[in-house]
Amino acid sequence: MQFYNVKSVEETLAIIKQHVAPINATVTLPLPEARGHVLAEDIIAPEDVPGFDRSTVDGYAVKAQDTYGSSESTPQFLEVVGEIEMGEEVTQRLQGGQAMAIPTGGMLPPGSDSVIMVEYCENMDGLLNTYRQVAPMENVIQKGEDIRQGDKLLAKGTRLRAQELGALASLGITEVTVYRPIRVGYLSSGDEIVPFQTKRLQVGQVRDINQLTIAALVEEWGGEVILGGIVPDEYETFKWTAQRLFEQVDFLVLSGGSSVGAKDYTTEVIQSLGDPGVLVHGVSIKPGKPTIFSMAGNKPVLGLPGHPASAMLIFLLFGQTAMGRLQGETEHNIPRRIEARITQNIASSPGRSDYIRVRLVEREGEWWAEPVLGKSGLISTLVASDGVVEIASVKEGVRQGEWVPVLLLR
Ligand SMILES: Nc1nc2c(c(=O)[nH]1)N[C@H]1C(S)=C(S)[C@@H](COP(=O)(O)OP(=O)(O)OC[C@H]3O[C@@H](n4cnc5c(N)ncnc54)[C@H](O)[C@@H]3O)O[C@H]1N2
Ligand code: MOO
Repeated sequence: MQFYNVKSVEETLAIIKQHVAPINATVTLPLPEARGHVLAEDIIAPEDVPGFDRSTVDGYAVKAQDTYGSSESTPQFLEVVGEIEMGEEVTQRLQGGQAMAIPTGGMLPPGSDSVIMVEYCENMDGLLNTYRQVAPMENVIQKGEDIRQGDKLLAKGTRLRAQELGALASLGITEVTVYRPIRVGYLSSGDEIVPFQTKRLQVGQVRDINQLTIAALVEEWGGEVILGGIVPDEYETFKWTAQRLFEQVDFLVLSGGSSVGAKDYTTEVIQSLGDPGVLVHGVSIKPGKPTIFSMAGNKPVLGLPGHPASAMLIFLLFGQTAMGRLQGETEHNIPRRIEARITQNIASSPGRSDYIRVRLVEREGEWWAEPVLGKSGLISTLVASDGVVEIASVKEGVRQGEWVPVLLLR
């Protein structure tokens, strides 16, 4: 078999986005368990946050206009008529010429519109000398300034990070409806591959690395992994195992046997899972050329190249995109990348996207990307890397000192 019709990275991403749709099944989770999941509903704020005008400093609640003209040499004088306690409603209305002591976070009394910091005034036996003027709303967070009742706080399709959970907590929302976690099946293939727990290897055997790297990425992105074990290069067993696993999952990932060797059955196995079948076999990317992407019914199937660094990079690029689509996440193209300068010339073929593993080093306040050279079969190259530099398919390489985008591998 040959790689017919090798696709570009962009074409492959477009095919994945076009064919993979959200699973649509939802679950309602208690807020503390919702991190990393994707909202299946819009969140409309049921109330204002904060629910009352709040001081941001320790000081005195005043009417701003009573402080106008205040300075060190010509203070204004206000009557201190009380002290506000934290967490308590204040009903006493502030009249002109009055001030009330207020702690940071305390509720402003009705009638006041600003707070003067303790540093800029002096309480002399109930007479407050103000040495600076304040503007209306100075040192105040207004009711609803953070989140306004009725506003759409979060849209369906948002992945919940720590800050979203915090915002939901501020509204008293205790549970949310999210897409149910997607199930990703993973299966390694190859006669030489043995469980990573194998203590002593026979000559020629290789411990299963990809199972660990891919499963870790799936879990990091909020998916559940279902492991199918390791299958030998034997068509019937491979097919039967893949089919059994396929039935239980939303997304099937296979590693190894994606190339063109005599025993590389992966394409046939994937094709046997259903129509429309293989949509991409071969991507113009280095490493990772023998990548396969297929749809069997509404389920995506990704065939990863066996070489561990290729498998991981390809899963980062294409697996994450497929997972995000299944999870119903709204696409927002904010890649985790920084700009750095490359430490050496790197040649690349136009028409192919190259991913160069790099270590980041800081030199005189600038980030430099130092290539970690090595074959794609070497997992240690990724261990030594902080990120990958993408040399887009239109470029013929990069020159030493050139600024390049580095996708960070966290
Ligand atoms: N004639 C050609 N040969 C190859 C080509 C090509 O275009 N023409 N492409 C090469 C590239 S690039 C890659 S990548 C590999 C991919 O091959 P396969 O996907 O068929 O992978 P395998 O042959 O099964 O394995 C490759 C290599 O990786 C090791 N491996 C596999 N699975 C695991 C695992 N789970 N954990 C650790 N290591 C694994 C395996 O032992 C092999 O050493 O094909 C090139 N050949
Ligand atoms: O391009 Mo393959 O994916 O390295 O070794």
